[in-house]
Amino acid sequence: MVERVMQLLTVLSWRDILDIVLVTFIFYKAIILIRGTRAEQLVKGLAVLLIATVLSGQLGLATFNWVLESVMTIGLVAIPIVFQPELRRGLETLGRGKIFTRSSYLYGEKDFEPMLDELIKAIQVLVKKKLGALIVLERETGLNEFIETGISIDGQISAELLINIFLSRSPLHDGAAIIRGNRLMAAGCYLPLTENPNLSKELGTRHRAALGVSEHSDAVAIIVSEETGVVSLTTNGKLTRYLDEKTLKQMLINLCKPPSNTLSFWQWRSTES
Ligand SMILES: Nc1ncnc2c1ncn2[C@@H]1O[C@H](COP(=O)(O)OP(=O)(O)OP(=O)(O)O)[C@@H](O)[C@H]1O
Repeated sequence: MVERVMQLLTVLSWRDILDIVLVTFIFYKAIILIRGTRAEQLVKGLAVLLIATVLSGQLGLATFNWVLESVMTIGLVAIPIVFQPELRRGLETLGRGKIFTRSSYLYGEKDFEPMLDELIKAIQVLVKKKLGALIVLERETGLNEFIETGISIDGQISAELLINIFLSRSPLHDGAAIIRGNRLMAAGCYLPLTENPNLSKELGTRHRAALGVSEHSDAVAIIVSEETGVVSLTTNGKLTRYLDEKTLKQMLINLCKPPSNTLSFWQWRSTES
């Protein structure tokens, strides 16, 4: 066995090795991207179909093989339609060069800390009062299509502003509040609901909307459950629940904090013009 491996290594050129490394890297990144999302089920289903097709071909089961091949063809045509959000997210990740890095430059370093402090303060109060809330932080994918579904605010973030929005007598408490940089752009926004079948039945539409927006974009969404006061976060189509203040803060720093001396995208745009 070892001998055969050594033999194989001697006939491999650097091109073959590069080829193998690249394919492994792409598969690894694809697995990371789809893990925990509804695309994971699809890939497992496709793998089963593929194995069954190959086996039926080798065993000479002509009709069964023909049926499987037809199903595979129809399935491959249907995938881009059904999985349009995931494909869009994947291509956007590629376009932003985020295959290698995951930081976001939307927030200027100077704006980020005060915004985060106010946000965390608001969440503490929302949890204590068991006020349901859904707060979305825009990163590099523009969220205008969702901002436009709500009521425009465009105000500086403060804990008081956020808390007031989610008070149950507020007309804006239904739907999501969307933050861009250090500004609250809109509240009462309607977000797409995820169709992830793996989501626990105890989670309702607030959590589904948070997952939905994180599947359609690179945004980060924070949920405060009205029923339990549990704080959760979604990013890249994945939900993390039961967050305490410290963990939530650290996750937001990891996901949104810009490197030192970075101008926010909006500041950068104004220096350009
Ligand atoms: N598509 C949507 N976009 C934004 N917000 C939504 C959307 N659908 C529902 N919501 C919000 O979720 C609220 C309903 O939450 P629901 O109780 O169904 O969800 P949940 O995930 O169980 O949350 P909770 O734990 O707070 O009860 C609505 O009042 C509304 O504010």
